[in-house]
Amino acid sequence: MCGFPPVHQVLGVAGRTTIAGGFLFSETETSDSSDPVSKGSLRRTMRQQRRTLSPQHLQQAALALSRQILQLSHYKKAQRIALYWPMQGEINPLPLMYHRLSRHKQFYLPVLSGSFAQKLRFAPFHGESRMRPNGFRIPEPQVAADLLMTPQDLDLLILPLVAFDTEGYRLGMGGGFYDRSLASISHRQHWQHPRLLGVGHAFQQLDRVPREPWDVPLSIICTDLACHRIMV
Ligand SMILES: Nc1nc2c(c(=O)[nH]1)N(C=O)[C@@H](CNc1ccc(C(=O)N[C@@H](CCC(=O)O)C(=O)O)cc1)CN2
Ligand SMILES: Nc1ncnc2c1ncn2[C@@H]1O[C@H](COP(=O)(O)OP(=O)(O)OP(=O)(O)O)[C@@H](O)[C@H]1O
Repeated sequence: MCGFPPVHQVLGVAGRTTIAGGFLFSETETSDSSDPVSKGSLRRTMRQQRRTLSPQHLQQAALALSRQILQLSHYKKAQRIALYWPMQGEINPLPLMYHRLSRHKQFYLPVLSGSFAQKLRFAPFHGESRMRPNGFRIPEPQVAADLLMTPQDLDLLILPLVAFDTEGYRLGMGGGFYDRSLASISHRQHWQHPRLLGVGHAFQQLDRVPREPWDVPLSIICTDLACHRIMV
C-alpha cells in the first residue's frame, strides 16, 4: 500500500459527533457569480471550516452519508461507481464499498497521473489496490493505462464538494478537473451516464454558489443528513 493508511483506517468506526456546522457568509461572497476573488475566498473559508472537523465527526458523517446513498435507486442500479480518496476534512465515501449492497459493484478512484489534457481518468479500486500519491499527494491506484476509464464508462460519479446549492451547482477544489472531464458529454440530451452525485457535509450548503459557463450541474446531492434530487 506504499505507506498510505489502509482503507479500514480511512474508514474508521462510528464515533460521537460534536459539531454540526452552520457557517455564515456575507452577501457579496454568496451572490457574486463571476468575481474570482469572491470564489477564491469562499473556497478558502469553506475548506478551512472542513479542516476543523474532528476525526470522530468525520467517522460519524461518513457512515451517515453511506446510509443516505444506499437508499438511492441510482446507487442500487449502478454497477461502475467512482468514489474519491478523502482529504482535508472531505466527507468520506469509502464505507459504501463495504456494504452488502455493494458486493457486486466495481469501484473506481480518479487518477491524474497518466490522464490527458487535465482530464480525470478513473482507475479500478479495491481494498488491496496498490496505491501511489499523485501531484497533490492524494493516493491513487497504480494500474495499467488500458484499465483506466473515462466518465462515460461509469454509471455513477460521486464527486467531492467544497460548497453546493440546491440547484446542483458546486464549488470544487478549483482545478476544474471534474468540469473539464465532463465537458464533452454535458451538452447531450437524455444524459444517463454517468449520473453525477455530489457529496459533502450539510454545513457546506449555501443559498447560491457562484456560477461559471463551464459548470456541469449535479443530478443529486447527498450529505450526512439528506439527499436532494435536482429538478431541471
Ligand atoms: N479527494 C479528492 N480527490 C480528488 C479531487 C478532490 O477534490 N478531492 N479532485 C477534484 O478536482 C481532483 C484533484 N484536484 C485537486 C485540486 C486542487 C488540490 C489542492 O489541494 N490544491 C492545493 C495546492 C496543492 C499543491 O499545489 O500542492 C490548494 O489549492 O491549496 C487538490 C486536488 C481529483 N482527485
Ligand atoms: N470545460 C472546461 N474547459 C476548459 N477549462 C475549464 C473547463 N472547466 C473548468 N475549466 C478551468 O478550470 C478552472 C477552475 O474551474 P472552477 O473554478 O469551476 O473549479 P472547480 O469546479 O471548483 O474545480 P473541480 O472541477 O476540480 O472540482 C477555471 O478557471 C477554468 O479555466
